[in-house]
Amino acid sequence: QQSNNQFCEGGIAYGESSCGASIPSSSNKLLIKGGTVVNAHHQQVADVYVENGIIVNVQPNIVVEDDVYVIDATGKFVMPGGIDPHTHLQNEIGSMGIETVDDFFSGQAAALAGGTTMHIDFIMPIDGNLTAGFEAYENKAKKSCMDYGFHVAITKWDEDVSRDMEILVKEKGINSFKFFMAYKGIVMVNDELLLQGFKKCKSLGALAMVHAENGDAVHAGQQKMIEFGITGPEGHPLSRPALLEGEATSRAIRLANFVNTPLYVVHVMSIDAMEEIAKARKSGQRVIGEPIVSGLALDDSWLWHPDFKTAAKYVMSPPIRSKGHDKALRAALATGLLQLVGTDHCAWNSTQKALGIDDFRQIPNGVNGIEERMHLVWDTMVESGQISVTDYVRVTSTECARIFNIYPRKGAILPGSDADIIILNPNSSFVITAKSHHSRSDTNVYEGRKGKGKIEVTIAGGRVVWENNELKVVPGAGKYIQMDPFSYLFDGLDKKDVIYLNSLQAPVKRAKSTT
Ligand SMILES: NC(=O)NCCC(=O)O
Ligand SMILES: [Zn+2]
Ligand SMILES: [Zn+2]
Repeated sequence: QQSNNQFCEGGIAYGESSCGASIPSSSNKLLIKGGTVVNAHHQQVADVYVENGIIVNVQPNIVVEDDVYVIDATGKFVMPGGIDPHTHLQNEIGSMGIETVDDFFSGQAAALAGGTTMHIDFIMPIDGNLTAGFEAYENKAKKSCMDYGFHVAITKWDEDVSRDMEILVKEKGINSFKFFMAYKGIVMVNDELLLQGFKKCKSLGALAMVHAENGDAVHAGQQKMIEFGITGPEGHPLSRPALLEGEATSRAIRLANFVNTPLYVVHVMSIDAMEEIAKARKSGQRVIGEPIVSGLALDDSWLWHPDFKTAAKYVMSPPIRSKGHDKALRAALATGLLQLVGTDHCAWNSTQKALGIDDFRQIPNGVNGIEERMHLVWDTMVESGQISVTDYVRVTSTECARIFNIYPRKGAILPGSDADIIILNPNSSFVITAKSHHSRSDTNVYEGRKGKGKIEVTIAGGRVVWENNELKVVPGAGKYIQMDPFSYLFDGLDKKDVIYLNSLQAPVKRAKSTT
C-alpha cells in the first residue's frame, strides 16, 4: 500500500495533531470571501456564509462575527463540490473474487483531495439478492468521510428481485438500477431481463442504467484473439470494438423506448455509442449519456505499450478507444449531446493487474479517476475553451444532482444547500502522479499529466477537508444520501402511454369472412 505524507491513515481521526496539518478544527461557521460564485445557471462575485454544514447566505459583502473561519477566495472560483455519478469502491465486479484497492475511506479521501464531495457507488447484489447487497454496502460505507448514494445492479430476475427493487425505492433511498449487457457468465443480462427490469423501473420512477456492450460478441471476440495468439493487453480493445458498444447502446435505447422509460447509458466511450444517444435525444427520447474522464482524456495507444505493467493499467470496459473518439466525446459534452461526467473509478494495483500477465481476459477491468476528474475536466474542457465555467458546474455536479433528484440540496451554492464547496484557482496548476495521489493504487493512468486550474480548498458538509495540500478527513463523517424516485426525467412521461392506450381503444373492425 502506498504511503502518503499528506494523509494519515490507520488512526481514528485525521486532524492537526495526528497529521501535523494546519487546517483549523472544524468550525461550524465559515465565510468564503470575495470569490466568483458559480452555479450552473449564473455566476457572480459574492461571499458565501455557512453555518452547521448548510449554506445560509450568498451575497456580496457579508459581515460576520470574530468566531467565523474566513477563507479569502479573491480571484478564484467558488463552486459546488463535484458529484461523481459512477464509482466502484471496495468492489469485485468482473475480477475473479479480488477486491478493488480503494474502499469507502481511501476512495473518498482521494475524491475530496480532488474536489469531489459526493459520489454514487454501485451496489452489487450477493448471489442476485438485492437486500443482502444493500446491507453489505451499508456496512462497507460506515467508514465514509464524505456523502454518498447508491445505484443497485440487477443480475437476475425473479419475484424476489422485483419485490426488493420496490423496497429499495420506497424505503431505502434508491432511485436507479443498473443492467450489465456485458460480462457474459458473470453479471450479464439478456433482452428479456432488460425488458422486465425496465418495466419495473418505470413503475417505480427509478432510472434504468446500462453498461452497453454486446456481451455475446465480446466473448466471441476474446476467443478469436486467443486463437490468433494475442494474449497481451492490446487483445482487450481488439476483442471488443466500438461497434459492439454502438449495437448494445442502440438496443438498450430502443427497448427503453418500447417500454417508454428514461435510460442512462454509463461510461460512453465511443463515437458509435454517442451517436446513438444523440439520435435518440433528437427524436425526443429521454436518454442520458455519461462520458467518463478516461474516455475524454486518454486514447488506447497505451494498451500497445511494450511494458505489461504500463499497458495493463489501461484495461477497462468498454475499452479506452483510439484517438479521435476522445475528441468527439469532448465535443459532444460541450454541445450537450452528452450530459455529465463520471469516472468509473475502479482502482487496482499492479500486482492485481498482473493476474492477466499471460491472458488479457484475466486482467481486472478498471481505472482510477475519482481524484483526477475535476482537474482534468477543467483543463481539457474549460481551460481549452470548449465550455464555460457555468457549464463546468453543470457537467461535474448540478446535472448529476438533478438526474438523481437531490438538487438543490446538492449541486448548487444556494441558501439551504449542503455546504459542499470547492475553491479553484484558475492561475495555479496541478500535476498528477501516483507518488502523491491519495488512492491506494501504486499506479495512475494519468501519470505525469500537468494542467492549469487547481482545486485549493474542498469543503464537505461545512468542514474544510482539503486546504494547503493537506487532507483532514474523519471516517464516519460522510452521510448516506437517500434519493427519491420520479426525477424530472419522468415529468409528463405517462402522456405518451395515454396516447398509446387511446390508440388501442379503437381496434380495426373487419367483416367476418364468408369463405
Ligand atoms: N469499467 C470497468 O472496467 N470496471 C468497472 C465495472 C464496470 O463499470 O463495468
Ligand atoms: Zn460498466
Ligand atoms: Zn462502472
